[in-house]
Amino acid sequence: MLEIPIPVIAIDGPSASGKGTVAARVAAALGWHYLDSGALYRLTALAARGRGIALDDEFAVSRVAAQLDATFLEGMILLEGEDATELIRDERVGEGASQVAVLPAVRTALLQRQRDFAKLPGLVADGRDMGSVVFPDASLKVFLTAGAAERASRRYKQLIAKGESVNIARILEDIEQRDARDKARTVAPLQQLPDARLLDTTELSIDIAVQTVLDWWKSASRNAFA
Ligand SMILES: Nc1ncnc2c1ncn2[C@@H]1O[C@H](COP(=O)(O)OP(=O)(O)O)[C@@H](O)[C@H]1O
Ligand SMILES: Nc1ccn([C@H]2C[C@H](O)[C@@H](COP(=O)(O)OP(=O)(O)O)O2)c(=O)n1
Repeated sequence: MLEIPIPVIAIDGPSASGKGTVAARVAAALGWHYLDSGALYRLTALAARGRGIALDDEFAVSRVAAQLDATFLEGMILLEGEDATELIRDERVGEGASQVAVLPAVRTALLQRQRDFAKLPGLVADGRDMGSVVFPDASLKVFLTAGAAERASRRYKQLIAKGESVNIARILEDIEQRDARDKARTVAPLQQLPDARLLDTTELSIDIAVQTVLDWWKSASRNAFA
């Protein structure tokens, strides 16, 4: 039987660069599915902590990842049937996600689950290794970034809007620490691939960033089917 290829747009980049915002909007504009791969690492960290498992216990955390009872519903994320949408955005959960993400067995346990999101008419996926490991044949790969100070300021505004009391210097420190860990790990490190297009949003609005990805997709698909 002839298999219809499923188009994938892979958007990778560092913390608070705007990947999730841009990826979700691009998916909505195209009418495609959306994968927030970081949410799976966040849910794994949250579930492991909830069971009192140390985040560097590779065997135990990978079992949690393999058995993760997570549901993605129209912008809502459930963990074991409970709404975890807001909880997983906590900065401590992000830090925990970055810790479990260095464990190769955890990454392997989550691999197929991420690939299962690829369904017609297409998928926009954001994370750190979408273009390198999870969807190496993606039709379009984007490395979306912004300067660390701008990213800290975006995260600061996001957390303040949620009513959290936060310190911008601390956020910048956390972002730099997370960047360093995500780039230095041996398995699936954060990197700009040679075949990924660079989108530096430091001085771009969200609308322009979204439009740029849509324009790149238009020309990539035109070339692919020409
Ligand atoms: N180009 C941009 N200009 C200004 N703010 C942005 C831009 N892109 C994203 N943001 C804001 O930055 C914050 C972090 O974006 P988010 O999508 O959560 O980043 P990531 O998924 O990379 O961690 C959000 O509040 C978002 O609205
Ligand atoms: N594909 C992915 C997605 C996230 N991770 C890890 C690394 C990140 O620090 C954490 C959290 O990712 P997430 O994208 O939710 O975090 P940010 O919103 O970018 O701060 O998970 C990963 O290793 N691989």
